[in-house]
Amino acid sequence: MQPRYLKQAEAIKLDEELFNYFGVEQLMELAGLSCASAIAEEFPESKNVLVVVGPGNNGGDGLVCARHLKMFGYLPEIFYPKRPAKILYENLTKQCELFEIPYLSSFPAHEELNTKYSLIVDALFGFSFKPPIRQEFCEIINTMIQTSTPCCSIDIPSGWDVENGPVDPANHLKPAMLISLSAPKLSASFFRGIHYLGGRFIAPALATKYELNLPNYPSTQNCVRL
Ligand SMILES: NC(=O)C1=CN([C@@H]2O[C@H](COP(=O)(O)OP(=O)(O)OC[C@H]3O[C@@H](n4cnc5c(N)ncnc54)[C@H](O)[C@@H]3O)[C@@H](O)[C@H]2O)[C@H](O)CC1
Ligand SMILES: [K+]
Repeated sequence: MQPRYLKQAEAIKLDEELFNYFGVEQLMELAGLSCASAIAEEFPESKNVLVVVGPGNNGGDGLVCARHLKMFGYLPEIFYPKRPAKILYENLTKQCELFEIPYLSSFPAHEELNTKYSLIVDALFGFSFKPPIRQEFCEIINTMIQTSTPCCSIDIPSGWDVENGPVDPANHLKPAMLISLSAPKLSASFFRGIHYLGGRFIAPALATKYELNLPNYPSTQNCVRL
């Protein structure tokens, strides 16, 4: 079964509806855990992971993912340049510190990114992103575009328009893997690579209401390859 790809407004509406029933921590924990599980499925040998964390909930998913990757035996490091003063993100940040995950003070240069890391997890921007990318993030995204290290994007390849995909056809992030959460967004139709669905927390009533047409997750797994 192929899931329906959502418009940006539909993804935001589904998210808001979920928050009527669940706390953000609950959903984020399951979302981030499913990302770590999908990465462990596809990149079992890529232990040196750089998790690039943005200022919103996509970044929060990245922090949860980093923590679970560490528990799975990976050696994640985190770059988290813009940290909103919100208890949710402060707690997730402390949890990663407790797990002795290093925080980088500057973004690695091109050469270091190519050689030191075997995988980049892109948790910069998710379904609330509106192009163009603000100046403060341009250099980070450009370095991620240029590196030979494979990238796994959480929910949306960062910098892509949530519905229309790559904004600049000549210069955009081309992740090797995309993990759509809850349901893919329209931009996923422009993605060519390993596509997973994670965030196994959608009640049948919501799946029916939003006509998500979700595939079955295998047995107890929290992610599924599309
Ligand atoms: N329902 C689910 O599946 C869940 C998904 N989750 C994750 O949450 C994100 C969406 O999170 P949200 O906080 O709404 O927004 P973002 O993380 O996408 O980004 C907001 C953040 O980014 C800044 N920003 C926006 N546009 C730009 C720009 N052009 N340049 C620079 N910065 C920009 C904005 O100011 C904010 O600070 C979803 O994708 C999932 O990953 C949840 O974990 C729970 C359930
Ligand atoms: K992302």
